[in-house]
Amino acid sequence: MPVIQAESVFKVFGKRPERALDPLRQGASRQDLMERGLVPAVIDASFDVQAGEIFVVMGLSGSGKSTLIRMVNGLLTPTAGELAVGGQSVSRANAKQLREIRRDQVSMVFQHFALLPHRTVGENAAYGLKLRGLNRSDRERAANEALAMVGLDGWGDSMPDELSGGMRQRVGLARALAAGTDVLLMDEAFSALDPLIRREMQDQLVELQHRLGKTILFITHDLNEAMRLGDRIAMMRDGRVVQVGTAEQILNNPANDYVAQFVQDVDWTRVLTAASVMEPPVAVLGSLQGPRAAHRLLREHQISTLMVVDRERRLRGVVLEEDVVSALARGQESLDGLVQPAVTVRPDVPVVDLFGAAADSPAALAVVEDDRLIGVIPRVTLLSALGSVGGKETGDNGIGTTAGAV
Ligand SMILES: Nc1ncnc2c1ncn2[C@@H]1O[C@H](COP(=O)(O)OP(=O)(O)OP(=O)(O)O)[C@@H](O)[C@H]1O
Repeated sequence: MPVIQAESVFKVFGKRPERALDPLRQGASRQDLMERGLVPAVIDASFDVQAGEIFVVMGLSGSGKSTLIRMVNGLLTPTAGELAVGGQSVSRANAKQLREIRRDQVSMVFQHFALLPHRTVGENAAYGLKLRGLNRSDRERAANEALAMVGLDGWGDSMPDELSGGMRQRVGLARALAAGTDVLLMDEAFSALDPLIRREMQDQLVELQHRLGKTILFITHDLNEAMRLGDRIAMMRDGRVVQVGTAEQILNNPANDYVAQFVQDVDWTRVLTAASVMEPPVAVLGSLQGPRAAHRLLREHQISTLMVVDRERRLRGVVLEEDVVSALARGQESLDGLVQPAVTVRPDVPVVDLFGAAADSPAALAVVEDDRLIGVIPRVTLLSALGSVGGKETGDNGIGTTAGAV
């Protein structure tokens, strides 16, 4: 069951907002209704957020993102439609039920941290836990654990103004984590941070999400942030959700010209990772096989390079077609001396960082996770993925070279 469910949700501001529903359902635009003094902030939004997913709502200023998230936590009531969190209706909840939902199910992280300036970092992280009926020592323990999770171990007694912007936002995040809810709502949570810190926080959020399995609804106007964080992204325009999909789906199949235009400036090579361009390693050769088996595989799959693995599917290297052919001509029975080092990459390396590796690799890159070969990136695929980038770049990139000897 989805953790957050929105079904045909509308929010219209103005007098007698229901007036707007029929025209909007028949395709009227926000502009049409504004001429009648109504502001349709969210129009017919439907989506599901699954447990453990980072779901990003992305749109320009005024597209309706904040209104949407405020309906999810019950700060605003939809004009029409159904919103549910954890299977419980938010749109039809009474005040008491809403308080319970906010206490037990959803926590919110705001753009401007919302820290209490005269309370310590620890007290800020523990804020809200009193309402849950936790005693002092349990509150302190929960706050300290949450501070440790966000890398602020030992900062509990400091005051907010002793912290940098990035650290303050970590306190905001710690507060939401200390609350222990399964759902985090994050409204432009990193938008006030400078780019380096912002990138760091994005990485940390992804890491925390993997570790804790929270369900996160994240709002941003920054497409690159959306692409980096979102397992799936909902693109909003003028109140409507115009597309929901993974970063790749949105880049590859934009739903309309608006989305296409929006994504045209995205640097694909930073968004796509080795895992997203790799192919299954169809042709792998056990290191105990000989040149004849190698030749058969090469022909069968019409390829020029073979990956060589041992019994545990640990990559030993690559064998090139030309070397196999000359070994056969010499009557050589084993692969001795034919296996060359293969360039290996981790699945999460952005395609842009594969540049340097591609230059050194004979025909394909091997994608390796925990020592196991999980995919292959043929050089041609890589070169076409890299086509849009002008220069050569490398970095701290998780690229390594295996030993060549079998
Ligand atoms: N309380 C309100 N009364 C009237 N109109 C409102 C109200 N709140 C939002 N709006 C309007 O609804 C539309 C959507 O606003 P919303 O704040 O949800 O967009 P947003 O995508 O979050 O933009 P931003 O990033 O600038 O906050 C805008 O046209 C806004 O002016």
